[in-house]
Amino acid sequence: MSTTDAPVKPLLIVGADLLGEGVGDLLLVDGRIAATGPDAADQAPEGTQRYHGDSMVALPGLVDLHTHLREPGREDAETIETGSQAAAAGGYTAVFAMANTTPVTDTAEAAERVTDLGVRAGYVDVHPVGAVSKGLAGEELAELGLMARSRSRVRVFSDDGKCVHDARLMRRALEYVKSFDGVVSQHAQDPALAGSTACCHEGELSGRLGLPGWPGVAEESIVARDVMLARHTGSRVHIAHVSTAGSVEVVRWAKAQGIDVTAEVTPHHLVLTTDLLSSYDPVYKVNPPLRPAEDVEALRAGLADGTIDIVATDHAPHVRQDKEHAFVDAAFGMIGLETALSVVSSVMVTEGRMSWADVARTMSTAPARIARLETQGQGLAVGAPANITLVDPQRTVTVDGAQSKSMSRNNPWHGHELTGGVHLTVLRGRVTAREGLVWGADA
Ligand SMILES: NC(=O)N[C@@H](CC(=O)O)C(=O)O
Ligand SMILES: [Zn+2]
Ligand SMILES: [Zn+2]
Repeated sequence: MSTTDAPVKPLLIVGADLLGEGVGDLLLVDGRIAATGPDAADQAPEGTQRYHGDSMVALPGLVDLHTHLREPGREDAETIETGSQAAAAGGYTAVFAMANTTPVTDTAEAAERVTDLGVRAGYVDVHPVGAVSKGLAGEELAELGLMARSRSRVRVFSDDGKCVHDARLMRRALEYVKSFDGVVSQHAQDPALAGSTACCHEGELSGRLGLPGWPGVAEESIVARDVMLARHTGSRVHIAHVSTAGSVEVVRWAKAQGIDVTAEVTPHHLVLTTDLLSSYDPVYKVNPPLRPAEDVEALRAGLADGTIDIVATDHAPHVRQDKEHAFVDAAFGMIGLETALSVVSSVMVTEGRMSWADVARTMSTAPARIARLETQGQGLAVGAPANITLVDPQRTVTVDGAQSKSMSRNNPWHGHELTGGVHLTVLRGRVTAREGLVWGADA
């Protein structure tokens, strides 16, 4: 038995907002939700630890469908241990680790290694995303079936970092994953339209700054193609990090046709705009690129009306040597596990565009459902695994990048004031993080 499964004391969270059920108590026993509501306290066994939840909101543990943990291969930027510490601090109880590691997660053995390292760290459940193509080369399908049947039970496949641009390969991947109810998560970016040297959004500003850009249509054309392939194959496609108004429109249309498509937006694309590039600060270099304010508004509207199903971080740690270059030469990506909930709270909840129940859906139950994660899709139901994120909606924090649990410092939120923060994270009844302090498997 791993230490993660060791018995934990029963925990009673007293007087929290339980979303649909109003204010009540939440009793966690033997790793499960034993009782909820006003009478839960009456059922608390002797020795139960009490935790005050006054003016807090209880969410089901957050699930991140898009994380880069860099292990194996770039343990100088992040490890499964440090990335999952950052995840726990950010309120996550499960993360999906993208396949663009070295070596690539394109075999059952590679997937199981990621799973095992996640269990050893013990902060969150780490689920490997399987590569679509061998070595992310975009030529031959990876061992999709073997990964699906492995101990890791892989259901999400992605060449993220690269687009599966060959339509025939994408079609075959969609057909294949259908047999085990898997999903292909597409990094939608036509390489022919994006080019190899572009580093930002193509527009009036990129021209003025003298930076080579690529246009929104490089994303939108692949989104349009892939929803048609999903219709043709009757399979499920997920669009990673949607960044333009045009992509939102295509997804909205496809859903109206009954096509089985889901989409994600990152916290940074909900807030940051391409104007920030006038500083030439490489912290703002990310793929897909930051877009103009009209796109940001369309993404917020799409998330609020359910066209965009989920928020995913695309946490992409990089060492200083890869980031601190001239803008054109710097690596793409920014970190985001610890700030995601606070960003969504600040721009969507505080602004009245989403409720906390919507946050529970877009950051926990919907991503769990897309990944067919049986353990985390049930919300706060009695009998469900005791994965809980307690949020203080009033807390205002100024982000200090130096405090991050991530090994990397490419944090675009440093110095930002955000309202609403994670207070406590509970994984199967065990506290994994409290106010940014974290506890792993041996705690
Ligand atoms: N988002 C990024 O800018 N970078 C990601 C790759 C990706 O998500 O496409 C990375 O792995 O660094
Ligand atoms: Zn990507
Ligand atoms: Zn990514």
